[in-house]
Amino acid sequence: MTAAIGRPAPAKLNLFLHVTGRRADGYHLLDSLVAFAGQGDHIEAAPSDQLSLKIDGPFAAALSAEPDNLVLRAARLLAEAAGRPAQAALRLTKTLPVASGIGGGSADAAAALHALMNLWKIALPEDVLAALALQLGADVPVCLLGRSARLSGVGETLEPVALPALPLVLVNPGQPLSTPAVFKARQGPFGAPAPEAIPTDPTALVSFLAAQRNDLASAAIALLPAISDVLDLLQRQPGCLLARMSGSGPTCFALMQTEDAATEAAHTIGRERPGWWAVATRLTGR
Ligand SMILES: C[C@@](CO)(OP(=O)(O)O)[C@H](O)COP(=O)(O)OP(=O)(O)OC[C@H]1O[C@@H](n2ccc(N)nc2=O)[C@H](O)[C@@H]1O
Ligand SMILES: Nc1ncnc2c1ncn2[C@@H]1O[C@H](COP(=O)(O)OP(=O)(O)O)[C@@H](O)[C@H]1O
Repeated sequence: MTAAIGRPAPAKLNLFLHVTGRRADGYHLLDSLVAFAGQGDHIEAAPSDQLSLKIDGPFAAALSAEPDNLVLRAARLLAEAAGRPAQAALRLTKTLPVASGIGGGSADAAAALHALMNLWKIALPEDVLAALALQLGADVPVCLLGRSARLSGVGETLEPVALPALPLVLVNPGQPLSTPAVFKARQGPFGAPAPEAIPTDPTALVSFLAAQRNDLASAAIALLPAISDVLDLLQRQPGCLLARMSGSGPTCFALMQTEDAATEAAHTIGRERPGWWAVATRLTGR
């Protein structure tokens, strides 16, 4: 009997996020440096004669196993593309806050695609798989790639970038934020893309990132002012090199000088704001 196939679904971070334009269909053109964190959800796919999804973990309650769960949508689309029945017992362990700018749903969908391709022993042509991923969400292609990359277009153009495994803290103020609502609330002219070359040396990278932006931050803060408190608190932590919001928020990250400083900051913030989610982790370094 085939054993269950497990796959990690790491949190996605937008180290910068420039909104450079808008397509005729309303989707925005982005220039973003995407990286992944050690913290994440987990997907398991086991053989079954039906398609089912069980959700556990600390953030399971925020997601009922509704038919539009991205994991089930990924399974159905993949089965259809492969011309086979969608049969698997899926399990999602949800440790990332939902609707929080760190791509939990996209990471889960990408991990489900990887696990199911393995379970079903199928391989799709690269262009078919890329189109399928994009259909699930603009962030799914980069999550499927699973390594740090410069993202452009609406999320379909990816160029891998090597990044150092910097320690970091992730903080979420305990409230969800809708991605479409944040894009809709964004005001002002579109921003310029970031410079072409991205430094790999940690100190140079932090200076480079400090000169870049998250063009959705003002809109997100207008919808959820607690994000400003998150950023202020992160900036005040000893060893904080840079604090920014990720994606459309509200989760923010701080790149930290050392692993100990990251651990200490997560403890301090967890103590001071009991309703917030604060974890110390690292960039995966790939
Ligand atoms: C903003 C980003 C940055 O990485 O991250 P999150 O905040 O979601 O983590 C992503 O582009 C989000 O990707 P994803 O969450 O997959 O978005 P989708 O489901 O495809 O789109 C949700 C909605 O966001 C808006 N949207 C999304 C992506 C994009 N390039 N332009 C947009 O305008 C559209 O209103 C769309 O209907
Ligand atoms: N497996 C999943 N995990 C998280 N959200 C999901 C999932 N499946 C569907 N969703 C829906 O997708 C929306 C976006 O969730 P998520 O990916 O966590 O946030 P973001 O796009 O801000 O990073 C949520 O509002 C949720 O209803």
